[in-house]
Amino acid sequence: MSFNLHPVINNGISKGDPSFSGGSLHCHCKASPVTISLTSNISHNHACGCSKCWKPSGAIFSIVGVVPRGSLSVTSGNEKLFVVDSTAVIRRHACKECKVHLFGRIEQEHAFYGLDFVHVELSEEKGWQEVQFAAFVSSTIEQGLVAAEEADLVRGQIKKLGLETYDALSPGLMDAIAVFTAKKNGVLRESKL
Ligand SMILES: N[C@@H](CCC(=O)N[C@@H](CSCO)C(=O)NCC(=O)O)C(=O)O
Ligand SMILES: [Zn+2]
Ligand SMILES: [Zn+2]
Repeated sequence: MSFNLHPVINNGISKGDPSFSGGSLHCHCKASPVTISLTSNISHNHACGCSKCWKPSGAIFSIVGVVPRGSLSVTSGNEKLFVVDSTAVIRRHACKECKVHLFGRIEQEHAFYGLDFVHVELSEEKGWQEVQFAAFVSSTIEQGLVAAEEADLVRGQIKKLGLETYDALSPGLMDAIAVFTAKKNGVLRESKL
């Protein structure tokens, strides 16, 4: 049994080009698409199983990476964008016609403030950073996309692609969030290493 994880990774991971420096992304509208331009490659590109990140139809994961917000500009169709959930930490801006998410932006104090979340499958260019890991795998159960008994099969399929799986973000990103919280609380411990 194989799951439709996401068309970009179902048949293996193709490496990006570390010297690639950006391109343009567009929504699915045939007429007057919303387009955005990125002046840098993405980082922390990952498969996300959470309920909030945009997934193409039939896929159980989203593929999402980040860019500095200063690298992103809306180049057309700005008037078609709406914020999907304005109470979410990541304010996802989607096209009101095709519902594709163009970018997610954080507007509050947060470890990831300054980074925008984007889906580079919306670009025709090649060279974007490849997928690094899978996050929020168990969230696919919450949405009824995967049976609880199937979750380990999904993890196995992802591991075969050479990716690690997590039920939150990767340890590096979770540590970055924790460091931010510890600093805020004035308790960040200095390393004795
Ligand atoms: N089980 C929940 C988890 C949602 C969640 O926490 N998502 C993460 C990752 S999104 C990109 O990797 C998150 O940081 N969300 C903040 C936000 O969406 O504003 C679910 O599935 O809904
Ligand atoms: Zn659209
Ligand atoms: Zn997500």
